Amino acid sequence: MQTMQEGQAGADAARRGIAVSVQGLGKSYGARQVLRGIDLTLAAGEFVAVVGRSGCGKSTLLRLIAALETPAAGAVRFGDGTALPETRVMFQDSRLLPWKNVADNVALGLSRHVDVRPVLQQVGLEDRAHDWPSVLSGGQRQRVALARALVHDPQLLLLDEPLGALDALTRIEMQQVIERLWRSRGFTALLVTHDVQEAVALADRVVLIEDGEISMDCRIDLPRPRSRGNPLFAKLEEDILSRVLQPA
Ligand SMILES: Nc1ncnc2c1ncn2[C@@H]1O[C@H](COP(=O)(O)OP(=O)(O)OP(=O)(O)O)[C@@H](O)[C@H]1O
Repeated sequence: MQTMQEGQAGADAARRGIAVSVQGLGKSYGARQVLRGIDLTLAAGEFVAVVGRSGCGKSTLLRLIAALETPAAGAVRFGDGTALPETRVMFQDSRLLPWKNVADNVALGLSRHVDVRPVLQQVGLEDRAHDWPSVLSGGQRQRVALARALVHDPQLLLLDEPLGALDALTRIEMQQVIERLWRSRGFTALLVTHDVQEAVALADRVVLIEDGEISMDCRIDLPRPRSRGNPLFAKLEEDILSRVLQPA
């Protein structure tokens, strides 16, 4: 049963995320066309995962949405198109500065003083604020990277294989942290992953890129938080995986 507090959080959350509309997006590197005619819409606050074989263009799509690359064709539009959203990107590598402690890494790029203790507490690192990145585990470093993104209260969080280097257990723990914070904060999320199970665990929709185009867009109608033991979970995972592996 939903409590009133959770209902209110849900209402606030729905206001934070921003809709994303990708229209006719194309990208080439030299003579190699990586993406063509990509149409994709993310509703405000929606969690969408992008899967596909290595080299199919998942990260390129994410970088185009992040404006880290320029498209050869098409456009990306946010919300009503009047302003650029607060967007943050999290990569596989935490990209922490080794000469700054955890709190200073999280505060990096903030134009005003912000108390980073609440966000550190949200990622479970409240007691590590003064530690150097070198003494943290890979999972803890990714928690710092997540805190560094969230301290900006993003409307759009782009996740490029953020858990790709973690062991299986740490990975599941981090998926739970990301899902919990996405649900409470309500940002729109786009996750690039090669892990179909991760996509089914987290996403409202799983999108497959093949031959530079979107070849599948599958809604995941499972209650949250999701249990990997649920037969419907296993069936969806198997169906999507066999679709990904289907010979072109
Ligand atoms: N800066 C670049 N210059 C030239 N080619 C590039 C560049 N970036 C990506 N590519 C090429 O574009 C294609 C798509 O790359 P991209 O990184 O988007 O794939 P991906 O699906 O994310 O792969 P992976 O799952 O292995 O990370 C690949 O063939 C890659 O070699």
